[in-house]
Amino acid sequence: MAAKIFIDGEHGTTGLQILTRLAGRTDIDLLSIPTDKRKDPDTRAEFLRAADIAILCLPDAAAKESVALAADAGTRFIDASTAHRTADGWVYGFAEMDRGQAGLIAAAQFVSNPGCWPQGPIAMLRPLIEAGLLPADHAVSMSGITGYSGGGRQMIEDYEGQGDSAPAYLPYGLTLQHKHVPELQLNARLTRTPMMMPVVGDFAQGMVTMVPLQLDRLEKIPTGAQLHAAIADHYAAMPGSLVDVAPYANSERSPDINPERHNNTDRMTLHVHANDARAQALLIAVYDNLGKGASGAAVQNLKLMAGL
Ligand SMILES: NC(=O)C1=CN([C@@H]2O[C@H](COP(=O)(O)OP(=O)(O)OC[C@H]3O[C@@H](n4cnc5c(N)ncnc54)[C@H](OP(=O)(O)O)[C@@H]3O)[C@@H](O)[C@H]2O)C=CC1
Ligand SMILES: CC(=O)N[C@@H](CCC(=O)OP(=O)(O)O)C(=O)O
Repeated sequence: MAAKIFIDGEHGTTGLQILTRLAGRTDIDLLSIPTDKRKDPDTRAEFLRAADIAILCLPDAAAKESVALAADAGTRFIDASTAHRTADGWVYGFAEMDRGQAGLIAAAQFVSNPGCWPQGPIAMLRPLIEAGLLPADHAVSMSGITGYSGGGRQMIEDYEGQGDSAPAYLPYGLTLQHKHVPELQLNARLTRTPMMMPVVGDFAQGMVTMVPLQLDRLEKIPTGAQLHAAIADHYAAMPGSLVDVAPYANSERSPDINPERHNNTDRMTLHVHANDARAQALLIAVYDNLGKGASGAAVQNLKLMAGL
């Protein structure tokens, strides 16, 4: 029998993108809530409890409410919000992060989809820490730029309403308390709190995340080629990986490092650049905030959980 899937928040940015990705599939039974009832807890409870798997594309508080409404009915959840990313009993839904992760996702009742910002840095840092090339207590910072759809319907309306007067480049998270820091620290396996310097740009979707590494104080300084090999080996061994690693090349710039490069796909490409003489490296990830950064990862997790 086809798995019953309900997208709570199907009319929002992430929900609509998931619907597009699932269109035409005959191996699932998509339950759809009437638009005027989408915020009615009783109707949501009915749909959530009837579903085998519910995908939550909601603000954090509403996502917590959905879980409370149906967890006891055995409904399995994929939560796209920030609410459960470091919560006990929840599996982090980044399938390529670790060799065993896809299996954990497939067997879980509760899966939390990763945040868009931490995914790139986790994808690059975790294999280096696991390989012993970077100590877990390294002082890590990350920056990057995302399209404004990362802020959901409200931010899309704000940017599109401003027209030409929208800021081209807007740093934010200036209190250094970005909500993605805890999941970044936990899943990259860092023992010190990383710094995040996010920027939103005047383009709709796509993102680049960057992690600069000062390696000169390390006891054993890895070369750029060694960093690249550790990351490339990690993903080469990952079946069904949506993450690929660009060849190691020390070019001054690359047309591939473009936030919009992977738009409307679920892919992520990782780049390693380095200057060995200066003991410095720069890790860069390119992906779509709405693809691998949100809906693509949700669908990847759904396929694992439903055995599609
Ligand atoms: N956009 C992105 O790139 C990413 C988003 N996420 C996360 O995914 C989740 C959804 O984000 P996004 O799609 O961007 O947000 P949107 O604001 O675009 O969509 C949220 C949807 O949830 C609906 N909603 C709000 N409150 C309730 C409620 N109490 N009950 C039922 N429905 C409700 C909204 O309706 P209405 O509009 O009428 O209020 C809207 O349809 C968020 O937690 C977000 O942080 C995660 C990764 C990336
Ligand atoms: C541009 C913008 O505002 N982006 C959002 C992140 C979007 C995302 O990953 O969402 P979660 O809330 O589910 O973690 C932010 O930085 O808060």
